[in-house]
Amino acid sequence: MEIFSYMEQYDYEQLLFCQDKQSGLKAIIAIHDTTLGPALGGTRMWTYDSEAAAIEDALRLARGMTYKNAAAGLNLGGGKTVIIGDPKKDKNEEMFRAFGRYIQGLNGRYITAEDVGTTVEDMDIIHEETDYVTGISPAFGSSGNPSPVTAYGVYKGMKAACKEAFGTDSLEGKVVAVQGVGNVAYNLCKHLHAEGVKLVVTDINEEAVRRAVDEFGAKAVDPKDIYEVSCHVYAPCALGATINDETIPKIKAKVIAGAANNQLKEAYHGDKIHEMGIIYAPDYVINAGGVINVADELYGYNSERALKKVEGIYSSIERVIEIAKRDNIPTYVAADRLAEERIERMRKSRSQFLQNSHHILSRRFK
Ligand SMILES: NC(=O)c1ccc[n+]([C@@H]2O[C@H](COP(=O)([O-])OP(=O)(O)OC[C@H]3O[C@@H](n4cnc5c(N)ncnc54)[C@H](O)[C@@H]3O)[C@@H](O)[C@H]2O)c1
Ligand SMILES: CC(C)C[C@H](N)C(=O)O
Repeated sequence: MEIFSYMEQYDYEQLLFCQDKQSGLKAIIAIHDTTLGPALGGTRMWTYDSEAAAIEDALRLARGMTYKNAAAGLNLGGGKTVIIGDPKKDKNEEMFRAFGRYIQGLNGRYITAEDVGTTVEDMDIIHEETDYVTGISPAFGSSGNPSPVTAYGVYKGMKAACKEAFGTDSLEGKVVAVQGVGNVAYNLCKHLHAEGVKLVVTDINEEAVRRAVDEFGAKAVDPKDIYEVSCHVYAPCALGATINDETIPKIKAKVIAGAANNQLKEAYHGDKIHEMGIIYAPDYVINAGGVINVADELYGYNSERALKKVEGIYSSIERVIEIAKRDNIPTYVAADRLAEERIERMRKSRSQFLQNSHHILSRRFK
C-alpha cells in the first residue's frame, strides 16, 4: 500500500507508529478526521499476518469511527489503534503504560477505549499515564466494559431492520445466525433468547460456542457454514469483511444486522446485497452503542442518559432505511450521506475565528 496516497484518498490526518522495545509494544494510532472533536476509537490487539495488514486495519477502523461518531450525533472525530500481538500471550503492564504515554503525547487529539483483544483492565493501566482513555473501571466513576451496551444497541437496530423486512419488529420465533459469540454477541444472544429467537451460532473459540449452546439452547455450526444457514437474520459479530464475493451468494437471510466493524469487504458488496433485496443495517450505525456509552464519560458518566441515547439506534436505522428508499440507494450509502452531511455542516458552522490560546494573538493577549 502507498501510505500517503491512501491517506490522501480518504483524507486521513495522522498516522503514528509507537514502539517500546522493553515491553514489546508495537502500536499504530490512526487519526482520520477531527472536524467534530477529538478522535475517539478503541484499541485492537491482534496477531496480524504483516505490518501492512495492521496499518490497513488501523486506517480502515479509524475512518469507520469518524462515520460512526458523526452518525451517532457525537461531537467526536474518528481514530483507532491497533497493537500488533497476541492478546492471550503478549500483554504486560509496561506495554499499556508505554502506550498510555504515547496517547498522552497527543494531548487530547486521540482518546482510546476497548476493542477486540483489549479489556477494562488494560484501559485502567493506560489510565495510569493519561486521562485520554474511556471504558475504564466503574470504580473510577466510568462506564466500564462497553460490550453489553453495544449489544443492546445492536438488538434495537436489528428490531428496526426486521420491521422493514418482515412488517413487525417482534423477533419472537425468528432464526438469527450469529457469527462470533464473543463479548458483544454473547450479550446480544441474551436479549435475543429472552425474546424467543432461535439462535444458530458459530465461533472459532469452542468455549464461546459451548456457553451459547448451554445458556441459550443455540444450535452450533462450523464457522464456514454460518453463511448458508437458513435464517431470517445474519448477525456478523466477529471481524470485518465477511460480506464479500465468496459469501454473498450463500447468504439466505433477509436482514444483515450485527456488531462487527467494516462488514462490507468493498463498497460494491453493499450494492450487491441491496440488489438482492437484503435489508442491511449499516455496521457503524447499529454498533454505535459502545462508543455512545464511553463518550458519555466525557460529560461525567450517567448510565441512564447513555442508554437512552443508545435506544435511539432503533430510529437511526429507521431513518437510514427511509433515506435509502426515498433516494433509491443502498443503506450503506444513506448512512455515509448522513455522517458526511453532519461533518460538513459542522465544519462550516465552526469555521469562524474563535479567541483561544492557540492562535496568532495568543502571545500578545495573555
Ligand atoms: N466491544 C464493543 O463494544 C464493540 C463496539 C463496536 C463494534 N465492535 C465490533 O464487534 C466485533 C466483536 O467485538 P467483541 O468485543 O465482541 O470481540 P470479541 O473478541 O470478544 O468477540 C469476537 C469473537 O469472534 C470470534 N471469531 C473471530 N474470528 C472468527 C471467525 N472467522 N469465525 C467465527 N468466529 C470468529 C472470536 O473467537 C471471538 O469470540 C468486532 O468487530 C468489534 O470491532 C465491538
Ligand atoms: C468502545 C468504542 C470506543 C470502540 C468500539 N470498539 C467500536 O468499534 O465502536
